[in-house]
Amino acid sequence: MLPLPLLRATARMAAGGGARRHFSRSKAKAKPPRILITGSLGQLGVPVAKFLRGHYGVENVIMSDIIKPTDDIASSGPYIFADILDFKGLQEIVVTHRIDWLIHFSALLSAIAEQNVPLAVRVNIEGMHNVIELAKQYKLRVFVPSTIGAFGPESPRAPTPNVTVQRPKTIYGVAKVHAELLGEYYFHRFGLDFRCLRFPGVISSDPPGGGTTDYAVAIFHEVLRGGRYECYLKPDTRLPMMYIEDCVRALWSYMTAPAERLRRRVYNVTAMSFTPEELAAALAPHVPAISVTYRPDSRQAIADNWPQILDDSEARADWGWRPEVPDVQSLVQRMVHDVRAAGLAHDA
Ligand SMILES: NC(=O)c1ccc[n+]([C@@H]2O[C@H](COP(=O)([O-])OP(=O)(O)OC[C@H]3O[C@@H](n4cnc5c(N)ncnc54)[C@H](O)[C@@H]3O)[C@@H](O)[C@H]2O)c1
Ligand SMILES: C[C@@H](O)[C@H](N)C(=O)O
Repeated sequence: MLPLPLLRATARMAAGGGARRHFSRSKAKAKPPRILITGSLGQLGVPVAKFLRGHYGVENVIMSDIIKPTDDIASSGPYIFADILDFKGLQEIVVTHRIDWLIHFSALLSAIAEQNVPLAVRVNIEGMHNVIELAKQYKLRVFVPSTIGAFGPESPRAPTPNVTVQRPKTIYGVAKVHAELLGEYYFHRFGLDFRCLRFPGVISSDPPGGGTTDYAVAIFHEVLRGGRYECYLKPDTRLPMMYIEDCVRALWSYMTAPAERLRRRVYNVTAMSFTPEELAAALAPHVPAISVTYRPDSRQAIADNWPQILDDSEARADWGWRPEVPDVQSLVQRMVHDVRAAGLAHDA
């Protein structure tokens, strides 16, 4: 009988040797991550879940929120109730479903948050505390979206660089700066794999959740239905924007980017900037009788403190970010198609 170490070495050689065994293991298909999306019934959550399910398998992407899902969502894959303010409930989900990545979408958006500041403090700030502790405790990769709303009147507005003064004047912006800094701190202090993108206004045919950039979604629905739209921002209010498919791609490319390519944990990303009158002009060929009027409300003051052009050169250089819908004309083409298709699906 051979001594035990010799026996093991012989068995290894018979199996093709240690190095080869290691090689074949590293070539094995990587196990897909198990992903929890919080606040997943909103404008971003639904398309992000759909994309990730297509990529990683339906069962590996768990949607959650505090509202009742539609029949379509309920039958499309795993959906569970999860209140971002309930740490134990979240803990139970992470453990039971063996979660690897957490995508944190629960929030009150800029305009709606100003109408209920105590609730915004709870959901947007306390919710983030739960998310970050959970991610640290269970070693999750965590994605938290930030926004152009994380900048303020003292920030350079055209363009707004990745690192600059950030003194936002909304509770939404204050909560996002808090989230960015907390995430960077947990990364440096505890090695947490925190990833955050500052998105511009995201444009899709799904209803937005009460933000300052919502006009750029509502205008499509209203003018394609009745030819008219009353805009709550002034005609020359320039803001950065992005089509939903670019937003989903940015999130996924960034989440899968190798850590060594990331010089930061918080990046600006954008696709284009336009004003309401430029958007209306680009829509005119599709709706010849279009009529857009302007009646600015309290959202104007929010928009006036936000970037007009976001500088995303660092995301482009570090992990190869590039929008596929880079201008207002191509955005309008996509949106007219999407909104008409959604209307047809709705009428059917
Ligand atoms: N849509 C944009 O233009 C945009 C741009 C930049 C950043 N973001 C960020 O992306 C994230 C998602 O945005 P969205 O547009 O999908 O927002 P949304 O308002 O459409 O969706 C937010 C979701 O959070 C849920 N929610 C609220 N309170 C909750 C709680 N207590 N527990 C769990 N869920 C709760 C809501 O039910 C809702 O479904 C937000 O953090 C937002 O700040 C969005
Ligand atoms: C820009 C973004 O954060 C969101 N659409 C808002 O206007 O609040």
